[in-house]
Amino acid sequence: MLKDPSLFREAALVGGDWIAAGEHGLVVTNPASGARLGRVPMLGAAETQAAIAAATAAQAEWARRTAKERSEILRRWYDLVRANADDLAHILTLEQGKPLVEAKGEVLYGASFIEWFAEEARRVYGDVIPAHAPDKRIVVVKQPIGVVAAITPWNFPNAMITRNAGPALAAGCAMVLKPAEQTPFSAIALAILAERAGLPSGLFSVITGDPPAIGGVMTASPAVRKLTFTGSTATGILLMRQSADTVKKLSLELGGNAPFIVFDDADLEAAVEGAIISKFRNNGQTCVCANRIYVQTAVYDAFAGKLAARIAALKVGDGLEADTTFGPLIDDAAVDKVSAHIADATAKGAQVTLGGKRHALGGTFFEPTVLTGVTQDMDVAREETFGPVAPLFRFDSVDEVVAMANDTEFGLASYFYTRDLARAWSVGERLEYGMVGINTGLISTAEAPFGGIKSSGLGREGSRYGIEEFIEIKYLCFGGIQ
Ligand SMILES: NC(=O)C1=CN([C@@H]2O[C@H](COP(=O)(O)OP(=O)(O)OC[C@H]3O[C@@H](n4cnc5c(N)ncnc54)[C@H](OP(=O)(O)O)[C@@H]3O)[C@@H](O)[C@H]2O)C=CC1
Ligand SMILES: O=C(O)CCCC(=O)O
Repeated sequence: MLKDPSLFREAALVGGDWIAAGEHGLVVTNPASGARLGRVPMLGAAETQAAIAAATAAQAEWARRTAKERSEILRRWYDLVRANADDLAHILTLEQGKPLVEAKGEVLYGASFIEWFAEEARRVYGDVIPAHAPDKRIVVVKQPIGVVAAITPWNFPNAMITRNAGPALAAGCAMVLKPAEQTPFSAIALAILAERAGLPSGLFSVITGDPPAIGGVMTASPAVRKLTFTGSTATGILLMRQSADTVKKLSLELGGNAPFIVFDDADLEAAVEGAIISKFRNNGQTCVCANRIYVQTAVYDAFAGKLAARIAALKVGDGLEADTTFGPLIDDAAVDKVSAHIADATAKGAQVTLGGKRHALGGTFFEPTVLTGVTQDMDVAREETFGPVAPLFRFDSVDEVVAMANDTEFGLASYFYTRDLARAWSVGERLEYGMVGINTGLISTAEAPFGGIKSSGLGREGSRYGIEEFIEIKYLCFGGIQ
């Protein structure tokens, strides 16, 4: 039950107008029960064009406001998100499945990006550069890039929106958002609160419906100057290709294949806790989740035993039930991928030491799984599992494990545990990843730059760098100065 039922709305926001779902809308279901939650409208190219036109008009006025005015409205949005965090978490758990406590954590994490960028809005400083001639002066100003299109995934239905809308709106941009079809109600609730906070009409649209039609207009439109996307590498590449003709600025937050390395001098208890957080957050459905766990031979058996024992004590269930740690997977395709990775690994010699199959609860519930004896020739070594499978690889030397960790097309997050300071520095430098967690399994925070290299994407989100993604640099050259 929501304290404020009006936060659950079966409608999309297009250029300041709410469009109701109607009986032909897209049906959204609860992954824990399969129960129908509601409908959202099936929109396409025409509505996307309308939203972009409204955004273009609203953005010009928004950009003229002072940074302090924009900051104050964002601050109100932040306050409203926090004040309604229980309701937002409830909606999030219903449509995504993650446990309520984790959903509330995401809502507060999401709010922290609005807060951070409300603060950063007032610190978008320019520059004065010593000139190349006595009669010249060089000044650099920073201006909002304009209308931004955003496409976000189902695994973090709140925070992946605020992490982009926060800096975009702070910088003076407008945003047209397409949330994932499985989790539109979290996006819609955020839009309702943004309206209540005083965000100008048309500045922020939420369009639900046909992905290729919406994405096609977003990428083809010359009025959209920036596309930010979080999701699979395949869709990211498609959108990048589609954006080429209009030469858009891009932020792409794509797949990962995170290594998690446990050296034999590590604090083993801490490493087990870090592995649980890193591997099983959101039931393994996070792009920074540990995908490959490399354990040095001397501590391999001890680590494997402790990890399996800790996980076995955690509960699988509906996210709305108290004490649930592992909710359902998002859909049958996710269960199929997890099952296929386990089948491939066991066919090539890995052993299942915990879990390994669908959970007795049925539906898309899956047993948290630990695999031992995993090797580099198995699918889990190359592909993101995006599910609750912890594959344990064995290694002997630093050079060997760094080579194995870097042997992937991806470069998002990586983790390692050691007590040796020199090793911490050198391994941290040698890992080819955008983010490295050293003696921690949780690296995400509004203060730090989140993002990857190689096929994991382009750009950084959060931190003082995050707002730069929504800004153009302009250089003013003054001449004729006596
Ligand atoms: N980096 C990350 O955080 C994420 C990674 N993934 C990875 O991707 C796999 C597949 O998940 P999936 O949800 O299918 O990921 P997708 O990349 O297909 O979906 C992400 C977003 O892109 C949208 N989208 C899909 N196709 C198009 C298109 N042609 N034009 C415009 N938008 C489009 C989706 O819309 P719609 O939902 O309406 O189809 C959704 O909003 C996962 O198993 C996981 O490995 C998934 C989610 C997040
Ligand atoms: O999987 C993702 O893309 C979301 C990452 C969540 C985080 O910020 O840690």
